[in-house]
Amino acid sequence: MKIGLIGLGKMGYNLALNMMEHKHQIVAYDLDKNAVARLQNEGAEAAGSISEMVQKLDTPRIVWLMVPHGKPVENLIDQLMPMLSKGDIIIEAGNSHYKESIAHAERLESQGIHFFDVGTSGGMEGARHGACYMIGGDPEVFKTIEPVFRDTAVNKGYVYTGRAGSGHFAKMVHNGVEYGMMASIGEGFDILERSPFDFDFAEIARCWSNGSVIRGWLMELTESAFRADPRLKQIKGVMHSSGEGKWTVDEALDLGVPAPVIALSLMMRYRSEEDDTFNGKVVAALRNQFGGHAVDKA
Ligand SMILES: NC(=O)C1=CN([C@@H]2O[C@H](COP(=O)(O)OP(=O)(O)OC[C@H]3O[C@@H](n4cnc5c(N)ncnc54)[C@H](O)[C@@H]3O)[C@@H](O)[C@H]2O)C=CC1
Ligand SMILES: O=C(CO)[C@H](O)[C@H](O)COP(=O)(O)O
Repeated sequence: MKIGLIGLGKMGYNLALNMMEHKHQIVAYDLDKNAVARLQNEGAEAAGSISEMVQKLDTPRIVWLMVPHGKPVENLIDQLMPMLSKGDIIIEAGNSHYKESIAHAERLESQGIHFFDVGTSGGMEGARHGACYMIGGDPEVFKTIEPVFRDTAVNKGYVYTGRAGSGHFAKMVHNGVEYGMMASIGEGFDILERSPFDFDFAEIARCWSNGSVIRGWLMELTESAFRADPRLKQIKGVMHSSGEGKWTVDEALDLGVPAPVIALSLMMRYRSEEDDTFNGKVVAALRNQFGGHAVDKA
């Protein structure tokens, strides 16, 4: 298949290599000209603008977006709409909010353009060597684009999830689970770190990756991180977030679903971004007020 790929960053670049390795043709566009040139060197056709990219595609044209969610996706769809025709396809494979994807699908469908919201998992390595996809959109049209997912996914790592929005909903929940699992791994190693024993964390993670109940890719990545920096002395424990964890918690609240693990892991990310907290000052001041308990001076 011939695919117009917009967004050649950490994910888009690796997906492009994966797609080309499976004989799909890529017409590449990015705001960053160096990113386009880099992929051109790997065999992609370069486009200097979105309209040039669209002109280079076959009908029905397939455009794959791999850019940050929110305004970049919205602006690109605004730009693409007048350039595309009935029967053309836009695949949004980044982490858009599912409600925005439903709105994009409805707007594009009014012009006969098909929209697929695709949650992509597996990070950069998955993008390069075998990703995992959750795909929402028209079931009949999906069959026409299924080969690119089959070819670039790992084993059976793709699923058609249903109508527009369902792919990004599934990916949102996936990321919520990811928050909880990583928080738990972090807490476990924190307890080991403060224990009276001198554990080799890389070795513990290696052991837990082999046959244990908690084995898995995150544990393998844990080992890899400890091999590179045995006590993680080179990085701070600041855990940024991109939004999907908050969306999962918002959704759980709206649906009345108790999801304390994911919610607390999100709160811990926010807490990690603060050196000191006003909350902590208030509690310390109150303890001091009622019980004369000592406070640490600022
Ligand atoms: N990094 C990861 O592990 C994963 C990221 N994602 C999602 O995939 C999407 C892309 O993520 P990354 O590749 O990590 O981001 P990135 O920041 O590495 O790459 C984004 C690329 O999009 C380009 N870009 C931005 N706006 C553009 C526009 N209007 N026109 C053309 N190019 C534009 C940038 O120049 C950049 O090269 C995001 O939605 C992200 O949440 C999904 C799964 C995993
Ligand atoms: O989708 C992903 C992995 O599955 C992205 O890496 C995402 O950025 C992770 O979320 P956060 O940045 O909030 O940790």
